[in-house]
Amino acid sequence: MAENDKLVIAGREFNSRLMVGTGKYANYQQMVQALEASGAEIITVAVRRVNISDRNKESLLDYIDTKKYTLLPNTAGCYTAEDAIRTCRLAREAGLSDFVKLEVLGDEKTLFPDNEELLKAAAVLVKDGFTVLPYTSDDPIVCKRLEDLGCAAVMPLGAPIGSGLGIRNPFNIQIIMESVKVPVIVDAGVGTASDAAIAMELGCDGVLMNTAIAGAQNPVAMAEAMNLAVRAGRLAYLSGRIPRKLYATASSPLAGLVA
Ligand SMILES: CC(=O)[C@@H](O)[C@H](O)COP(=O)(O)O
Repeated sequence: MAENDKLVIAGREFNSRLMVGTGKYANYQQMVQALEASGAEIITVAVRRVNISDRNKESLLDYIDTKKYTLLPNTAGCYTAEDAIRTCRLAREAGLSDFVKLEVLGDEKTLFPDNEELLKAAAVLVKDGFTVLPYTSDDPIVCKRLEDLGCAAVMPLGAPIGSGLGIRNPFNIQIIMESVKVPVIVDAGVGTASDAAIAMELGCDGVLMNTAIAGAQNPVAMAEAMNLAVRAGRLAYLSGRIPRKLYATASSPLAGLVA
């Protein structure tokens, strides 16, 4: 069942439904091992962390096997549409990718998305030929608008970036999945493996995370746990869970009972 189950984004097929970030690791070696253990195929990198003006200097990209992973440059740290658009164009000119994770943040305390600026940036970038994966709030209306603009997926937050609170509003995520046809990828707020499994059991197409892995006491082991959780959650979703009931049903059949 799981073998033929691919994640498809803008016509590109992926076996893994887990996407991981590259920030907050103790060192590059630890990051490389965690990426490997996660089984992820899509790796997101903050454009501002890549030395795009001088590729002769040490860069995060020196440590990532770009033949093995699909790079998803992100616009972390951008607070206006203009800034995010410029960042994506710079990334593309530097040969990074035109597959982008669009982040336009509203404030430094919550790091919640500024959806007005996000919609503006998405419209321009889609017209510019980018494949846009926007990080957004868990708002079905905004997700639908992003889809209508031509975004290749929507990435509603589970909880604030780095909070580890898990999926705070599973009902909104469910409505988003009913509202759009593009893949729904929960991005941000995952704290531990069960959060990732819940996202997948809800029927999400994928999960993107960074802090839960990089900030764990053993990031490489946590990356493996996330790999298993995303696969287990997906398999459980495809298998069809039993309905919840208030009262008991005996597990042992009564037929053939010794009188
Ligand atoms: C790496 C990245 O793109 C983050 O901005 C992302 O939203 C992940 O959030 P967490 O660190 O909460 O997993």
